[in-house]
Amino acid sequence: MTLAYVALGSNLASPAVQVRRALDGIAALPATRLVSASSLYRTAPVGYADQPDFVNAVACVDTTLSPQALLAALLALEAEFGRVRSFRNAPRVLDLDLLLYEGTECADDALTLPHPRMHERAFVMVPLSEIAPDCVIPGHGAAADLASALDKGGIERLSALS
Ligand SMILES: Nc1ncnc2c1ncn2[C@@H]1O[C@H](COP(=O)(O)OP(=O)(O)OP(=O)(O)O)[C@@H](O)[C@H]1O
Ligand SMILES: Nc1nc2c(c(=O)[nH]1)N=C(CO)CN2
Repeated sequence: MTLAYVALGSNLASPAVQVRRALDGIAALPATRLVSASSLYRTAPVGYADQPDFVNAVACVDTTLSPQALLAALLALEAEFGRVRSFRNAPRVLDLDLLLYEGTECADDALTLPHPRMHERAFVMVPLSEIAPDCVIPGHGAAADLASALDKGGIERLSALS
């Protein structure tokens, strides 16, 4: 079994509901156990500002799926939720990014690990450091150290999941 971390984001169609349902979907993936999930956070949009606030969270899973199979399962879950791809950073019902897959670094267009932009995104690093403060992002450092150095304006913790 391998630990992996998944970022969840939504800013359409009741985002908090979408993120909670997506966590149920991740828990139901084959050969995969949901180990923990962060609180939900309301976050101001980054990159393309003229869109609704997001709800973001991070989940930790234990899986025997390969990194490629896990990403394929996550992309299938996005499609089930009605994700339509339009332009980069566009509003979305559900975005699932594979952040880290323990022991794996790769740089294909189809799958780059660690996720190349995760360390600079407070909407990822704040929930990740809540559930895994000591987790190291290869080439960048520990989640808690990275999160503490980022601007956390526009990020509000909504609720713990349990
Ligand atoms: N670690 C990864 N996690 C998720 N997708 C990845 C990863 N590495 C590469 N990709 C590829 O990126 C493609 C586009 O992903 P997506 O549409 O979610 O990007 P985005 O959410 O708009 O932007 P960003 O990647 O900056 O979050 C996916 O089809 C996938 O094949
Ligand atoms: N707050 C916030 N901003 C974003 C997000 C996101 O999940 N949350 N996702 C993006 C593309 O992946 C671009 N901008």
